[in-house]
Order: sequence, then C-alpha cells, then structure tokens
Amino acid sequence: MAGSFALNTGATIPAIGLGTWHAQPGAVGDAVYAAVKAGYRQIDCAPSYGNEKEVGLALKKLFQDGVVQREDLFITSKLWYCNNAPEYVPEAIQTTLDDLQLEYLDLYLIHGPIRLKKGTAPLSENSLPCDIPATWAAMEKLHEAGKARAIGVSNFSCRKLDSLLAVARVPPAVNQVECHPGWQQAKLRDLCRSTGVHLSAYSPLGSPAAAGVNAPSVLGHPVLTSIAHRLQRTPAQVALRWGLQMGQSVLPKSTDEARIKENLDVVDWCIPEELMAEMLEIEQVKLLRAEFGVHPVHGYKSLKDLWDGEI
Ligand SMILES: NC(=O)C1=CN([C@@H]2O[C@H](COP(=O)(O)OP(=O)(O)OC[C@H]3O[C@@H](n4cnc5c(N)ncnc54)[C@H](OP(=O)(O)O)[C@@H]3O)[C@@H](O)[C@H]2O)C=CC1
Ligand SMILES: CCCCCC/C=C/C=O
Repeated sequence: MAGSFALNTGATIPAIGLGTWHAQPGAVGDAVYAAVKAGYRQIDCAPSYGNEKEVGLALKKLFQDGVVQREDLFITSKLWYCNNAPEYVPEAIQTTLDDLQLEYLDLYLIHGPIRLKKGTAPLSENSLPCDIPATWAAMEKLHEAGKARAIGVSNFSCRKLDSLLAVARVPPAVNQVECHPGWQQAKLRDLCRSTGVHLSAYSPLGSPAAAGVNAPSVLGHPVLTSIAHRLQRTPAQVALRWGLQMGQSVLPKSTDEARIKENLDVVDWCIPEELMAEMLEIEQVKLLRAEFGVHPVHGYKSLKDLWDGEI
C-alpha cells in the first residue's frame, strides 16, 4: 500500500489518489477498476467531470468482485460552483452519492471559491458573488448527517483559508489545490501545516492535457528530466515523489494502465535532499487560473483578487 497522511478528523487520507478529470466516459471505469486492483485506495471525483455514474459502476463492480470493500476506499467528490448556495448543497451531494452508488463520501470539498448561476457554464458572465461562510455551514450539516466523513475546500488561497478557519465550527480537513514542481505553494503549505489542514495536490504532473498548449511543460522541465535520469525514474515519478516528500497527497490522472501503475511506484525510494533542493530552481507558473471567475460586477475583480495575489 502507498501510505497515507493524517487528517484533522482522526481519519487518514491515502497518499496517492487517482484523478478523474478529463477521463472520458468509456475509459474512466476501466481506469478506476485497474487503479484499485493495482493498489490505489483514493479516487478523486467531481460531478463537473461528467463521469461520476461510470465511476460508480466501476466501484460497484470492485465491491461485487471482492477486490475491496467500501471501507477500504477513500472517495472524494466536490460541490460544483453552480450549487454553492446553501439551499442547493443537500441535493448536490445526494446526486453525487446516487451517481457513485455510495452511502457516504470520505471527503466532500467546496470545488472553489467561485459561484455560478444555477445550470450555467463556467463563463465570466455567469458569476455571482460568493458567500463562503454560508456554503460552509451547509457543508457542516452534511458532515454532521454522516454523508461526508470529512469536509474541505479546494482552490482556497491563504487568505480565504484563514477567513474560513476563523468562522468554521468544523475546520476544513483538506485544501485541494494545484501543486507540482512548477507551482510549489510554499506559503500555502506552511499555513496548512500550522493549522492542521491537509494539502492535497491536484494536477501533480502539471496537467499536460488540460493546462493549454502554451503552458510550460512540468514533466519536460530540464531540472525534472535531469533528476529523473540520475535516479533512473520517470519525470512523472519524480514529480509525484516530490509531492509526497513535501507532505501532500497527490492525485495523478491517467486512463492508461501502464501509467496508472507507474504513478503508484513512488513509495519505496526517495529523492535525496540535494536533489529536492535543485527543484527549488524551477520557475513558478500557475497553470489553472480560472479566468471565468473574474467579472467586473458579480465575480472577482481580477485574477489577483480571486487568488489573493497568489498567482
Ligand atoms: N479541485 C480542482 O479544482 C481540480 C482537481 N483536479 C484533480 O486532480 C487530478 C489530476 O490533475 P489533472 O489536471 O488531471 O492532471 P495531472 O497533472 O494528473 O496530469 C494528467 C495528464 O498526464 C498524463 N499522464 C498521467 N500519468 C503520466 C505519466 N506517468 N507520464 C506521462 N504522462 C502522464 C495523463 O494522460 P493519460 O491519461 O493518457 O495517462 C493526463 O494527460 C484531476 O484528474 C482531478 O481529479 C484537477 C484540476 C483541478
Ligand atoms: C478556482 C478553480 C480553478 C480550477 C480550474 C478548473 C479545473 C477543474 C477541475 O477540477
């Protein structure tokens, strides 16, 4: 097994989770099945990925085939931006639970500090002002009802996390954010460590398929490829191992069985300190910026405002 990190709930979160964003219907079910058979114990889902029903079918088959039992797995899902109004929250989780064919989630996250009009696409003109404390209070009710064993946030800056911690009755267990050698999140990691919030790293490989054609390649960065060469590992393994050594869980997405296995083979070796130090030289570029959250009237005034300068 690939190890785990402690959460402030008393539970643990598996160190490596399978990402499912951009995992196509028709491929995602096989990927989830193969990943769990290979030893993954965390699956990162979201209704906005459009594939929770197929993930649910794969989970059901894994249980029916006796590969694992429900309690062996850690399943995360997220509250989409269109459902941030407190009155929409109970129905949103229930839809996800029905699609995944589960009674409870191990972790339910506010997908981001962004609100969109109900039923609309992520476009700037669909933005609405957010009321994070109100959404959080609705999340706390889900936790109390046992539908989400842990609750947390995603895409929260230091400032937004601090503000939430100041009002939360149940503190967030996790902040799931973009984090890889090309966006290392030193300040946020320090805050998470000092407040007991686990940092979970999304796009840990630099999201090669989603970050855009002009985005710098994390896996192709010369520092990373050079370290990979010296350690006789792949750049993807070095990126993931870097994340684990920084104390964060990592959520690589793959629908390719060989890469699913490659991404799990990051536990019984380590990157020596002097090579970890070399990774500090990598120039920092945030890849997933969420321009759609910016609107002159209803949304954030600028990307700087959305990310509180952490961009
Ligand atoms: N909370 C949030 O707002 C967000 C959460 N996430 C979560 O994090 C997960 C991972 O992030 P994501 O943006 O998907 O990107 P990743 O950084 O995980 O990169 C995934 C891409 O890398 C390829 N890949 C996988 N393994 C390897 C390998 N060993 N060598 C080379 N290429 C590889 C995949 O292709 P292939 O499938 O062909 O192997 C895919 O194109 C998401 O799937 C989602 O679950 C992501 C973004 C935002
Ligand atoms: C504030 C949101 C940034 C995330 C970009 C879109 C990615 C979605 C995948 O979960």
